[in-house]
Amino acid sequence: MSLLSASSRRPWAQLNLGLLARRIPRAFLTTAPKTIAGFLEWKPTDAVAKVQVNGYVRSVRAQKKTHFVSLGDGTSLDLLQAVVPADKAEGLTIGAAVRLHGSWAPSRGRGQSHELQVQHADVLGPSDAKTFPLQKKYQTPEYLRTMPHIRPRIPFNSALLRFRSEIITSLSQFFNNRQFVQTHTPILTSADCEGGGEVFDISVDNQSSSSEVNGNTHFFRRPVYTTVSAQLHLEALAQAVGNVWTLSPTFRAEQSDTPRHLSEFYMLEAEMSFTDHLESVMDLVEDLLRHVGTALADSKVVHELSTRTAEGSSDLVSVEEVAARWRGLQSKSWPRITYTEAIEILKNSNEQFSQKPQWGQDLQTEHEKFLAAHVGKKETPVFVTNYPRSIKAFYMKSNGDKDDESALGETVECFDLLVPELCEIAGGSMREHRLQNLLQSMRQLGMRTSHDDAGPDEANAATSGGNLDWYLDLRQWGCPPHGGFGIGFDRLVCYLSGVQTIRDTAAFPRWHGRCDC
Ligand SMILES: NC(=O)C[C@H](N)C(=O)O
Repeated sequence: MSLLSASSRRPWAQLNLGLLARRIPRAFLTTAPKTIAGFLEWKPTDAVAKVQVNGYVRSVRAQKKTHFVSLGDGTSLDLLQAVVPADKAEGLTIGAAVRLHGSWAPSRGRGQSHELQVQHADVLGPSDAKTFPLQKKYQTPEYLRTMPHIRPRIPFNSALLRFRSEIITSLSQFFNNRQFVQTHTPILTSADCEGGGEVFDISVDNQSSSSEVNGNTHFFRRPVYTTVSAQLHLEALAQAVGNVWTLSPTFRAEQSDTPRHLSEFYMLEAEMSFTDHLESVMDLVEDLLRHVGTALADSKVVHELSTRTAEGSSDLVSVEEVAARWRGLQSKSWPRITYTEAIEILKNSNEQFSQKPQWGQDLQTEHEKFLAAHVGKKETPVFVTNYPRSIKAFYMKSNGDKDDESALGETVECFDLLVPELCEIAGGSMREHRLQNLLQSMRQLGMRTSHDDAGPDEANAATSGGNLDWYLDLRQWGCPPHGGFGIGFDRLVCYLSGVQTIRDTAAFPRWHGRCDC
């Protein structure tokens, strides 16, 4: 005999069967579409009974006998029209999560070929219409940015989320086809990859959770930051398994208040082992973006995004401009000019720049915009290569005197990829794989390591690169020539969708002074 009582063996026996009965779904046609996008494409000539549709009420037009309910579920920009008898419409308020049962039938009204003639409505998640923040009226993008947890429900923003997901699928395919290994790199790091001091220091001075070492109460016993780039760790992984890539969050404590900067953003980064030339890294970027452009050109969500211009919850560039960008991505080859040539082009132009272009100084946004418009003719992206060493990161390989490997040249083997409006969308370089050259480059930038007599600069860790000893180790034991790149993923989504600010392509944007939820 079982030691369990009848009711504990059958816990459901204790349930209130009345409640259970109400949850039993009505018989419905299981072959009907599962999403609203599916319904909108389904155009039977006669009414089909016993269908059910899940979705959220986006708007209600109540007439005496009938309520017209627009239903969305994020799978389509267009909404489904549900025609509900007034006595069955209780709880169908804007924002509510509902399951509607009825017939899918050719519509007598204008504006849609078919509609749902509702026989029964289940309100699964009620919504208070008076306080629901997304009322059916124009709301400014800035107002919508104050509620990032609700904003994705706007059909345009849902489309952006789907678009982002499709881009990730297509670039995964690309890397898979080329046998790149997808990897995960850490978010917490003891190094500052770009050496720019724009790290968020998250060392926790918490007496109860840290251990004291030499009077130091950091949780990790050393300064730790959120990563600014996965590159250094990718280099380590590339030395293990060959070509690698990752798409991961990166963080920059920049105070830039622009449509192109966020404090937290996704970066798509790749690193190639046994690669001798910068050209191969640029080829990879070009092939990758061309693949995305070609693979997605006919996708439904691209069509949806390109047919909406001013209707979105964000400021958008014109449809023609977005179309030109897509054509440009698929075009044969993109211009490649050196930084020195770029400075000459800028100097010889008649443009009145607020900051004069000068060799040795970084290109300003106005310069990059000019180059994207005139060299790329607003159609193709433009590579600018070989920047001065003094304005680039410590890890970039020097264009040194080829006969004397230890002499560092004035420029580095690097590139920025510029596109109209958004300017730099990607950056990459050959990495300095020769230990002595790397140390020399770091010293010239004022960075100290354990290879120096004075040892690492603990006091100024955040501005001198943090702990890079492990990175130098990589140069001691079998470091082949290698190179890689990073693409600002949120900027790429902007470029391809025509959305003008990455505050709208990132679902939960964080920037200086703003981290709303
Ligand atoms: N992986 C890369 O080359 C990106 C580079 N570290 C950057 O942050 O710009």
